[in-house]
Amino acid sequence: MFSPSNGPANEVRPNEVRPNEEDRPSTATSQTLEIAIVPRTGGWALEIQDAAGGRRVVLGRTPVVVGSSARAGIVIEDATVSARHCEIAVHGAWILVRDLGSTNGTYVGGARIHEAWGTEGTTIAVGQSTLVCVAHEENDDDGEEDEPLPGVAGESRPMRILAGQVRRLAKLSAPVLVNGETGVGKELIVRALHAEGPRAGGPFVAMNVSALPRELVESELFGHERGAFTGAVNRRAGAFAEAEGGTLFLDEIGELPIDAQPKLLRALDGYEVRRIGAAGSGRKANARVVTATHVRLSDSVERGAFRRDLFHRLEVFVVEIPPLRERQGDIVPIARAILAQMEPDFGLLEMTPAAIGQLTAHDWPGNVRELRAVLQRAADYARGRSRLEAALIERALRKTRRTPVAYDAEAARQCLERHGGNVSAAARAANVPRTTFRKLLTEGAGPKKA
Ligand SMILES: Nc1ncnc2c1ncn2[C@@H]1O[C@H](COP(=O)(O)OP(=O)(O)OP(=O)(O)O)[C@@H](O)[C@H]1O
Repeated sequence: MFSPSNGPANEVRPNEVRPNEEDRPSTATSQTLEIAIVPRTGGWALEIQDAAGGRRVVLGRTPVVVGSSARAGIVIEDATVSARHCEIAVHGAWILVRDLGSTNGTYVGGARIHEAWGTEGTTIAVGQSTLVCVAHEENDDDGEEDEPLPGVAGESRPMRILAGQVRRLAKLSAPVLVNGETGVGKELIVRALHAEGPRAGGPFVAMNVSALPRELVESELFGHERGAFTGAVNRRAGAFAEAEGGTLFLDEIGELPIDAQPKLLRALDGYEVRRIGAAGSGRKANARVVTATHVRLSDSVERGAFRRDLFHRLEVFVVEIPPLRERQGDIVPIARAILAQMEPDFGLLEMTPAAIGQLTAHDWPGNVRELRAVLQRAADYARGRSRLEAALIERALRKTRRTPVAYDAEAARQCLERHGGNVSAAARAANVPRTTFRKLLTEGAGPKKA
């Protein structure tokens, strides 16, 4: 944690250098880390996740006590939180978190702390609950929040805004493009788009474009007549026809072969589309098309791999799902939802406060899919115990093959900021040794793909 030697300054000036004392290396070979902080003009808020659900509390100028007592400034609904658990004070660009002698400890960046500095994105874990420090501007309104979508765990502000967007778009029949890193929950959101709209009673057909041989994509989409090409032994209706009256989800749309793209455009424009090998006029498609991609489709357009006209047709409404590391308050609720799904195999597992600290400190480059894999592995290690201890999570995290993510200097710097300037915690979250992490900060040479 960041510990300024002369006490906190009320404001941090641009480019002011602040050493990280706790991380200051003890060996002669290590260097002192320097970070430049840009001062914030707005204030801070906490995204809180406890038994009462998710909510946002704006931090004022005076220190506030967090605890389970009704007299605490921020009341946490959680039996594992002490009456007066910790105190949080705002100091300009930083917040100071102080444990008040709690029974189960206060965790910042995965480590149990007595006192620690945090900043934007810092997660404070108390008992079974989490508090994420987020920037708060007075006119902080970038969308209407709504109740969480059924089956989609997580009540962070980004997810509540996303829920509002999904419910609005569900009523329309125009195409929607869903963007997000791999494992972030794109299919889950597309299913919610279907379930929340008037087509919910109709079919939901999902097709992963990248999983099909290129020469078969067109016939899978639009169908074929018997004998239309070698191997076309039977007539096939195609995904568009199967999704009639419902939703057609085309995952990894960026992989759609360029020669199949005009036909998709025609279908979206309401023209009749024929099965391969069919004579006469075809039929108009009546399926709502939702596409998803984990790459920027605009880059594929620039490379000439994706038609610009089709791109503009698909991206009228775009839903962005933020990566898990940008909505840290969702980690624990999603982990609980996954553990509940795993109950038939492993019994209901409860996470210890230290295990929660570990989960919230990790960066989750593989997003929810990685979280699921880690929990499954940890549950297996737990072998019939009812509690998931931090050591089991740590072992599972070490074992989980990292989804290849290139950490450049900027990503490393952001990761460091999220962990309050604590290099050890940031390196743990990025899953690289501390020395490598320091190198990344200065040189930006990312770990090579596995
Ligand atoms: N908010 C959430 N609540 C509960 N489970 C979730 C949530 N988000 C994702 N998951 C689970 O995480 C896994 C990955 O989600 P999903 O398949 O929707 O990701 P994706 O973004 O479509 O991935 P890809 O880009 O690799 O296709 C699934 O098991 C899904 O059920």
